[in-house]
Amino acid sequence: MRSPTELTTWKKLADHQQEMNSIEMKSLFEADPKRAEKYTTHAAGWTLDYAKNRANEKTLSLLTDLVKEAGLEDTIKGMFSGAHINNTEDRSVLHIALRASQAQESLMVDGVNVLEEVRATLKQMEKFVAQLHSGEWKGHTGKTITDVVSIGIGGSYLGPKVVAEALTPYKKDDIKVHFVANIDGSDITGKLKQLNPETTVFVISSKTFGTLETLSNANAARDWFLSHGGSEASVSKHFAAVSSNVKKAVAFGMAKENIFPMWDWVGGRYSLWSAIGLPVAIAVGMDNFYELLDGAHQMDEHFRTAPFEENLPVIMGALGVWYINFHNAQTHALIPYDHYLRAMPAHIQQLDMESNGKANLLNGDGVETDTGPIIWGGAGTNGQHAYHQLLHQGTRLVPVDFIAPLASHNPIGEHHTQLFANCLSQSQALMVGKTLEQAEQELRDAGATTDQVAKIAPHKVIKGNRPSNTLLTDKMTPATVGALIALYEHRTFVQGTIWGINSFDQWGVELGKVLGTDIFNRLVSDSDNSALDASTQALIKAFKKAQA
Ligand SMILES: O=P(O)(O)OC[C@H]1O[C@](O)(CO)[C@@H](O)[C@@H]1O
Repeated sequence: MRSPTELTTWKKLADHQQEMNSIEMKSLFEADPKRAEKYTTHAAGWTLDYAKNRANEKTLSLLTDLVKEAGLEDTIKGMFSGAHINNTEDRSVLHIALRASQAQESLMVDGVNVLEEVRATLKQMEKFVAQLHSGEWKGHTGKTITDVVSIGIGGSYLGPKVVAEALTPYKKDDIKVHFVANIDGSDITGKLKQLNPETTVFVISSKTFGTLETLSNANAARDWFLSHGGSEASVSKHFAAVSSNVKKAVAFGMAKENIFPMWDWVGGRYSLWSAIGLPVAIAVGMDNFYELLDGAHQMDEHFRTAPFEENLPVIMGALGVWYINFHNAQTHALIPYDHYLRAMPAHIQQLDMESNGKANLLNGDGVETDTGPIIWGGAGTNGQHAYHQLLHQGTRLVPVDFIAPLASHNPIGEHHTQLFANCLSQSQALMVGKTLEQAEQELRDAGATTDQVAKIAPHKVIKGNRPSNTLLTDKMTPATVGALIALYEHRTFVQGTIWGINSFDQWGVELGKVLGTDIFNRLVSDSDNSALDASTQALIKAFKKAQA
């Protein structure tokens, strides 16, 4: 396996970066009146404006060469045909199949038409969702269900939670959906306080049905149910599961027909499109869930078929590599100007950092470049009064994705126009900045003395030339939200392909889990801890002292 630094285009990009160092984005706009038009592309209800990047035609052409040389054409083919591209776990990577089942008849993987399994599961979900909303599903005392609590963590929690929140305007009124993830008892305790055990159904989402946090919370929910009038025999009326471990779910007390399957070809952080998305389907209805899948499928088809020069995930992925590896950008920010999308950066953070936070090439050799950046962000305009200061004047380069709908679900007063104006002004300010001369003039115009001008003006200088993408859509709908998340999934894959890493395993999280069990055992016993490091010993002692 080659290191990305061995690619011919990598070296060309390094040279080209030197040329681009002296060129300001502002001048690229001045030199080419058609720049915005040229650097705008569309797919699946989204428009990407990537004109405000430190890139000219040569940059983009080299980046296209880079993805080609890195073998993206083949890795895309591999993904869509079910090849075992997750090489360390010897698995296919088929979240794309979860959203293809309505548009495509078959996708044969290892001798099985996986789309048939997907369709059967969707039918099972349809039935469950309909029974809950129609009132046909009754709790153990004969009452209809008013609340569903999804218990899971990681990919079995965050994606569905973020999408359910993004689709708030589409939520059904009759059933409230809640999410619990943390092993911190405050999470589930706070939720249970609001609930009536007679009218609550718990959906336990765990691919393995072996995750500590999820099982602890599931057991707490079961204990609460049993101690509030429920019986062992009625557990099946109040608990369902999404898992590939049917045996364990049955042992918990679930009825087989209320266990929704998962497959090893769906990675946790890519699983919201499977039955892991059941809480979303309950919250917004099955029709909207199908639209979500369809939006994602449209983005899949764009990614699979569009020329790289017009391909949103490819352009965004390659530009990301340009900044990470050739401009030393350590982080990448996502700033949605949409209240309902405010938690999206956290989902993309999980998606991208669990996928590309890797230091080994596919063959196990160490990678010689930086890989996945720190993904972060939050809602605009709130962030403008917090971390945007660093974006504009800090010493670090932070490429930003601005994400905004053209129309609001809540068009009151001038709110949406103000919101949109702020979104545009941020990307503009990042690019154009403010020169010393402008700062001085501004101060003089405001009546400052010569001394004041000299003292204050340097602090007002904003260097500018900071890159951003802007993603626009008409409105946040199930389809456009689906397409947006699929766009980021594929962007992550594009970057993983360029670096030559496996974006679909997550071995790094295992050590912490093993040590967590070991330390838990030490906290609840009189074990000899002298072999541990002094810091951990002292911290264990502090905990034990507090419990005594
Ligand atoms: O669905 P499960 O098996 O409970 O796993 C939860 C999460 O834990 C992880 O394995 C990482 O700890 C994620 O990849 C996964 O989404």
